[in-house]
Amino acid sequence: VSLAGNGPVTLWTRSPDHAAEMRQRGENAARLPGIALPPGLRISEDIRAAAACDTLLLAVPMQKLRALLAAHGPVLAERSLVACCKGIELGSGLGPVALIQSILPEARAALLTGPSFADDIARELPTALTLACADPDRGAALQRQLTTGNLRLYRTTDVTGAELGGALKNVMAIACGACIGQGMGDSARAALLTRGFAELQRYAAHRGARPETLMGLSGLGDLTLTCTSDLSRNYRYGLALGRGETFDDAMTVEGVATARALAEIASADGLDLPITTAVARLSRGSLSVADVIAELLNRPLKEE
Ligand SMILES: NC(=O)C1=CN([C@@H]2O[C@H](COP(=O)(O)OP(=O)(O)OC[C@H]3O[C@@H](n4cnc5c(N)ncnc54)[C@H](OP(=O)(O)O)[C@@H]3O)[C@@H](O)[C@H]2O)C=CC1
Ligand SMILES: O=C(CO)COP(=O)(O)O
Repeated sequence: VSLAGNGPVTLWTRSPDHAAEMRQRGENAARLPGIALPPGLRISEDIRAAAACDTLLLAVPMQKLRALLAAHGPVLAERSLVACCKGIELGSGLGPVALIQSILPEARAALLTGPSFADDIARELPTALTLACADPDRGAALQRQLTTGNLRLYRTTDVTGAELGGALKNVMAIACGACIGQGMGDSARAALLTRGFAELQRYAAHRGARPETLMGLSGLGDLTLTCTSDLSRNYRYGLALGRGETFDDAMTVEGVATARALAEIASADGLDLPITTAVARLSRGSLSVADVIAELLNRPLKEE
């Protein structure tokens, strides 16, 4: 919706019925209700129409990215693919760019991430994002191509840092939601957010990310948004856990699979990721929120 102001954009959906409905209503009622789809946005159920474009933005949940790439590999190979997913794949432990590179090595992969609710961008509210691309020239070209009047992109070549910032902030948002849902208060949330950020930075450094990337939009920026906004699905999922309520399991909550993927990596590599591991156990129901809080408070005292 935002990019259609820069020139023609093709929106692809796998569902012919959904495409027909969006064309007829001029709205994506299922995914983005209340937003008029602009005339510059062409809607197609044929992925070849999208693949004819210079740049493709892949906006599917992280755990669905492999299936998308596998189903459409020949069409997507050798294209410029910008992943919009935030997460770590279960099983492989890969982030979105690393996954694209492992399946389609000929594709030119990049990542668009940072604090942004889809609804805010579509309503043309001011938003700043990180465009991560290992190739600096290609990153600069994508930055120019994907910046709009309300959407300001910063660029980095630190793809690992940008991937991890976007992935781990969802895990911390679940923890913060659970803390508020359990009635622990804003001071406890501030402590969790800060110690969660320390955990995120430690893990990212272990994976070779640059510290300044995590201090930027994809790390601190997205962590702040997601841990404090009721509009976040990850935060709301945490709230439901804390309140002992059920949550719509059709809703995309990226932090659950990411916490489980990272807990597996932490266990295999002997890493200490206490909040992430607690979120993984919480999501499986093998630990209560009260138990998590007691465990975190009773860890050995240490330097900050
Ligand atoms: N929503 C937001 O505000 C933001 C989301 N993100 C990230 O974007 C990613 C996607 O999230 P979001 O759009 O909200 O998720 P949603 O659950 O709202 O939508 C997922 C979309 O992916 C499509 N999809 C799923 N599997 C496939 C597949 N195998 N092939 C083709 N299409 C598929 C779905 O199609 P169908 O309708 O046919 O099921 C649907 O259109 C996540 O990683 C999220 O963290 C990042 C920033 C903001
Ligand atoms: O990534 C997002 C905001 O930057 C969207 O967060 P949720 O997936 O928690 O809704």
